[in-house]
Formats: sequence, structure tokens, C-alpha cells
Amino acid sequence: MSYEKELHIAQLAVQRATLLTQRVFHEKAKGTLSKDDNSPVTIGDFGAQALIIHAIKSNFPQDEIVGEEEASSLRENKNLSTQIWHLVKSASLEDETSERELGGPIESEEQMLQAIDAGNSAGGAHGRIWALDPIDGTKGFLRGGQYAVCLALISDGSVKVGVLGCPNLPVDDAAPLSADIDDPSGQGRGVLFGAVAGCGATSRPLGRGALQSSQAIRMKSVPDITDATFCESVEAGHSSHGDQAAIAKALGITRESVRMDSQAKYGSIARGAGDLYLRLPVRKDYQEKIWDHAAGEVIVKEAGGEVTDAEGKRLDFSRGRTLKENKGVVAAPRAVHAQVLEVVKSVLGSKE
Ligand SMILES: Nc1ncnc2c1ncn2[C@@H]1O[C@H](COP(=O)(O)O)[C@@H](O)[C@H]1OP(=O)(O)O
Ligand SMILES: [Mg+2]
Ligand SMILES: [Mg+2]
Ligand SMILES: [Mg+2]
Repeated sequence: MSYEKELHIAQLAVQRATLLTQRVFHEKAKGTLSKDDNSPVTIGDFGAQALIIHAIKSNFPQDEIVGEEEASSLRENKNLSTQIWHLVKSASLEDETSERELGGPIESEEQMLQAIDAGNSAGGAHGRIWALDPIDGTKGFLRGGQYAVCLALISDGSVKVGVLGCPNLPVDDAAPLSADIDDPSGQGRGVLFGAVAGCGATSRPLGRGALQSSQAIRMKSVPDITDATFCESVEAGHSSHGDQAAIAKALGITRESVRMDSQAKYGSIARGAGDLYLRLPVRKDYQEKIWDHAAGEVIVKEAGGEVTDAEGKRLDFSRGRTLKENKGVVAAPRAVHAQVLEVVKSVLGSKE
């Protein structure tokens, strides 16, 4: 199957939602709530989830959706719900054809809340399931750093389509990897990554109207691993900076890591701006969420990379809303992945 329509709709939907999040990014008040697990969620997360689910349901009504957010807190907070509705109502691409392809506007605030709640699939091993993270790296979003709007289609447990909207990464695939956003106007920034299993990965400028033309991306070859650049989370609670530093040292890597929030890390290594992405668990009991990895996994694999957990197992997207069979993530160019994994195992093994 070619998944041409799925990729097209996913890219348009992520583009439109990313533009909504950018408006919130530049506002001082972001309507932030704290969820039960103490993580933040903003009006940008809710608005983006509503828009993307509306687009998927309009085009693929039978498909299920695993979305990070749900609307119960909004039903108890009319003020916040109305703020989101204002954002969603006025979100549109400049291109009318694209707008129509996304199912036209959401008609009411209630329909918006229902769309948010339609991301409640339990996930699983059968059928077509979309994994949606409307803002990945919400902490980065609040800090003025990197974040990503992430959407993937999983079919019978494996990722077929992945799209990442990264508004704060440079458009230029060859720009050196840096977590800084030193250009507050956003000029020259905003990239949309896409991939279909078996068909390669691409990047294109995020833009405001119809999709601009894309170019193929490839990971960089790494003839000498000691020259590699690796990226990792900003948040020390999300992955073990200590273990990652020990692994880099054992590999002979001398360059400092680049710390950035969100799946912008997967996009960055896929286009060769960085080489490795290491995410070693801090807490044994944390289960990674499928929406935090699905799009990034297929984009890196299609750009010539390998993605496994810290034990070398493939990421298993068929187990529900989380990657409960996996611990950590190791992403690297295919030619050096085994070498990196060996060091990961030996560094983690020596701790036990
Ligand atoms: N203890 C944890 N270990 C790993 N990832 C976590 C942990 N807690 C939250 N996350 C998730 O990591 C993702 C961000 O990753 P990164 O730090 O690489 O940008 C977020 O989706 C965040 O989830 P949440 O959306 O609930 O905040
Ligand atoms: Mg996330
Ligand atoms: Mg999120
Ligand atoms: Mg979150």
C-alpha cells in the first residue's frame, strides 16, 4: 500500500495544527493546566489535538486514534474551553483547497470537545490506529525551546506513516545542530518531516499555505564514531544524562551533547544534523508513550537509521497506549547502531 493520501492529509493536518501552536507560543498567557501526573498541558495542546482529529475523522472515519489529551478538564473549565474554541475557529491554512481536504471547519465548541475526546483508543495490535501528540515537549514549548506536533499511522502494530511539525528547527537541513533559538522572529525556521514505510523520508518548509515541495533526507554516515554528535532530552527526569554521558565517553565521543525537547531530536538526526539519539530510562517503572516515538521511529528508519530500545528490541507499538515491552530508546545510523548498542548494554550492565 502506498499511503499517499494518508501522508498528504497527515502533513496538511500537522501543518495547520502547528500554525495554531505557533500563535500560542508567541503569547505570554498559554492557558496552562497541570495534569494528574504533574505534567503541563496548554490551550495549544488541546487546540492542535482537536484540529488534527477532526481532519483524520473527516478523511478516515473508521480509523482509531490514540491521542495524548482528553477534554474532561475543559468541560469543567468553560473559560479555558472558550479560549481554545476561539483559537480553533480562526485556525486555517491560507489555501482553500487544503482546508477543504481537512474536512472544513469544526462547527461548534461541543464538536471541538468531542474531537479532543475521540483520541481515546486503547491502541493494540490490529487495524489502523493513529498516534497523536499535539505538542510533544510541552515543557520546551513553555520554555521557548523546541517542540513538535507529531502524528503517525500504525497498521497492525507497525508504523506506516510519520509526520513531525517542528516550528523552531531551521528550515535548512544542513544547519548545524543547536538547541538555541536565537532568532525570535522565527525567520528561516519551521520544518515538516514526513515518511512512509518503504518509501523514504523527506523534509519541507512548514509554510502557511499549500504544502511546499519536499526533499529527501538521509542520516549522515559516521565513519568515525568518536566524531559523532548525540542528542538527548533537556529534562533530566525524562532520560538519564549520567548514563548517556558514560555511553558517549565509552564510545570516545568528545563533543558535548545537544539537549533539546521533543521528537525534534528524531527529525534532527534523520536529516544528518546530528548522529545519535540516546534516551536511557531514569525510572524503571516509566512506560514510554507510543505518541512520543511513532512518527520519529519511521522517519529515522526511512532516512537510513535503526531504532531499538536499550536492549536492542524493536519498539513494539502493538501493546496499547504505551511501549510497555521496551525500556529506553537508541537511535543511530544503521551502520553504527550495533556498535552503539553494545556500549549501551555494557554501560547499563556494569551498573547492576
Ligand atoms: N519519566 C519520564 N521518562 C521519560 N519520558 C517522560 C517521563 N515523563 C514524561 N516524559 C515524556 O517525555 C516527553 C518529552 O521528551 P523530551 O524530554 O525528550 O522532550 C514528553 O512527552 C513527556 O511526557 P508528557 O507529555 O507527559 O510531559
Ligand atoms: Mg510527548
Ligand atoms: Mg504532548
Ligand atoms: Mg504532555
